[in-house]
Amino acid sequence: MKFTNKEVLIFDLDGTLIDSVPDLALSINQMLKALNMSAFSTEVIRSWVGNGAEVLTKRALSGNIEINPELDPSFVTKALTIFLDFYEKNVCVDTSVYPHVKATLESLYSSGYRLMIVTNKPEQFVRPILEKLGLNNLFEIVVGGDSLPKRKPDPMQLEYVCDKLSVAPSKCLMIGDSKNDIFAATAANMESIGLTYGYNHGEDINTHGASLVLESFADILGSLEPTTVVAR
Ligand SMILES: O=C(O)COP(=O)(O)O
Ligand SMILES: [Mg+2]
Repeated sequence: MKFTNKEVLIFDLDGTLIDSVPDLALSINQMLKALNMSAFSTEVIRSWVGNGAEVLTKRALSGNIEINPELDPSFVTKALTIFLDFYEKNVCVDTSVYPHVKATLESLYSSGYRLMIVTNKPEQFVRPILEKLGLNNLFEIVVGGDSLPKRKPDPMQLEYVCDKLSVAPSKCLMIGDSKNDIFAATAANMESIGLTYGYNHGEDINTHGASLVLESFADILGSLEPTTVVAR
């Protein structure tokens, strides 16, 4: 299938553009050590990423994707502060850009698409990571998981981008690796692409109602008919 009349491409960050799990896992395990708790493997922590820093912290303290309802809120706050302090130091140590991402984004940008990021990662980390990886200048708006009262799977971040740009959801396309991206897009009346190589809590991205599912980031180029955009 080909998408027509798209002008704005909204990308998820973690698991879509970058593999940030090595640094997230390092920082989570440093936090657990500081709290005298046991570490988890990178693979286990990978399945916990996608709902923002606070949920990730709670999952680590619970030792499970299902959060323990009896976690003490002040302990969570303390742990979250420790995690964010470590992550700030580790933010781009072993984080890498997935294959084909840079060249594909540059090609989409040159074709005239407007590129945005809507992530559940706290906003403070996003621009520094993009800068370090040489992607920062490509993105017009970055919305983080703590930028607004609600985050994906809620559509609020996507609606914010549409409002800010005065563009209808039908002209936008959400591209992500997780059901949170697909559910947010659907709730915002936006079409979506699901990518198979990301995290998605170990679940199959085919089962969440994405308009299209792709295996490689490079395949995005062939899925777009550049009908209304003007090359830069
Ligand atoms: O940090 C997270 O929880 C995941 O962020 P994402 O929305 O970019 O996948
Ligand atoms: Mg993601």
